[in-house]
Amino acid sequence: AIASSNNHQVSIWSRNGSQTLAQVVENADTIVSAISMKGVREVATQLQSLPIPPKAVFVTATKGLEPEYTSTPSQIWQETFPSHPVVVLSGPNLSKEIQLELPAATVVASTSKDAAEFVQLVFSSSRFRVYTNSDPLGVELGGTLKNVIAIASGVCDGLQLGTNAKAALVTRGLTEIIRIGNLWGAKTETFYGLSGLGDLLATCNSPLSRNYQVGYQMACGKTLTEVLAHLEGTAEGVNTCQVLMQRAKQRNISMPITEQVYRLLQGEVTPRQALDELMLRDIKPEYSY
Ligand SMILES: NC(=O)c1ccc[n+]([C@@H]2O[C@H](COP(=O)([O-])OP(=O)(O)OC[C@H]3O[C@@H](n4cnc5c(N)ncnc54)[C@H](O)[C@@H]3O)[C@@H](O)[C@H]2O)c1
Ligand SMILES: O=P(O)(O)OC[C@H](O)CO
Repeated sequence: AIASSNNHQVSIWSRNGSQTLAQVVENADTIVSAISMKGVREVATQLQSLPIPPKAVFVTATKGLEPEYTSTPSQIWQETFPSHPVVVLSGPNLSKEIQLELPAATVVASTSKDAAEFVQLVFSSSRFRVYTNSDPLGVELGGTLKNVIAIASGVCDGLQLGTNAKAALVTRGLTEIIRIGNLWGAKTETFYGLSGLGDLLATCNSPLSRNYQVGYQMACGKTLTEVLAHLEGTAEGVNTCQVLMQRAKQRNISMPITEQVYRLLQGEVTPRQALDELMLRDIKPEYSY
């Protein structure tokens, strides 16, 4: 809707729509993917066999990780289309608020400055402020990893643990994100920006977030299966948590909050037990010097 109101001609493809993928991308200068993680590689592969305009820029808004290779969506797009620029679009952008035209800001990140600035112009409006960034991996990981902390925040609110607990959880959650994000190759300062801290704050504090809802409803006594059966859309954090745990274990990275969310989602601990595990960890300095 934002690109349309900026006088761009927009065509939408979905599996259930009447237009084919080939028709939609035929003359596209920008191809935006907002598919959930599980469909990204399949759709990218379908597109690979179609004639794509040589100058088309790919934009990815998916916030997830591929289980097998722990690839990010932009890595899949770049690997599939090596000669095209890829731009990551991510920020505190709860879709229901964007639909209501409430003010919001986001980040478009790419190793190609020209591509990021082009996409910035496509989406900038008086209601949607778009910043460029040159760290696509950091922007993408910020949006993706915060979903695990949003599940934990939902648990925190569901158990009515209070504002102090929530502040501690979100802050230590950011520490975990930065720890693994740095080792992945992302910059620390990116995680303090809109796509990191910004999206963390939005998602950890909003009942509109599906990830937050997973944690909140589990804290109120529902099983993961029961929550997912009635959830509108995808809570990417459920899959991301598994992939993240796998990566953290392989690389010996400490991620205590992620580990407790993982154990909760696996049914190994109750929300109360997960809380006790976190509170009773060995005492330590806030930072390792
Ligand atoms: N909803 C939000 O507020 C929001 C905001 C920013 C980013 N995101 C991210 O965008 C992505 C999508 O979110 P959503 O809320 O639209 O989720 P959703 O579950 O409502 O929609 C996902 C869409 O992907 C399609 N899809 C999945 N697999 C496919 C395949 N193999 N082939 C074709 N289509 C396929 C589904 O049909 C569906 O239309 C997620 O990664 C999410 O984290 C969502
Ligand atoms: O509904 P969620 O939890 O997928 O969150 C949506 C967006 O990531 C918020 O920026």
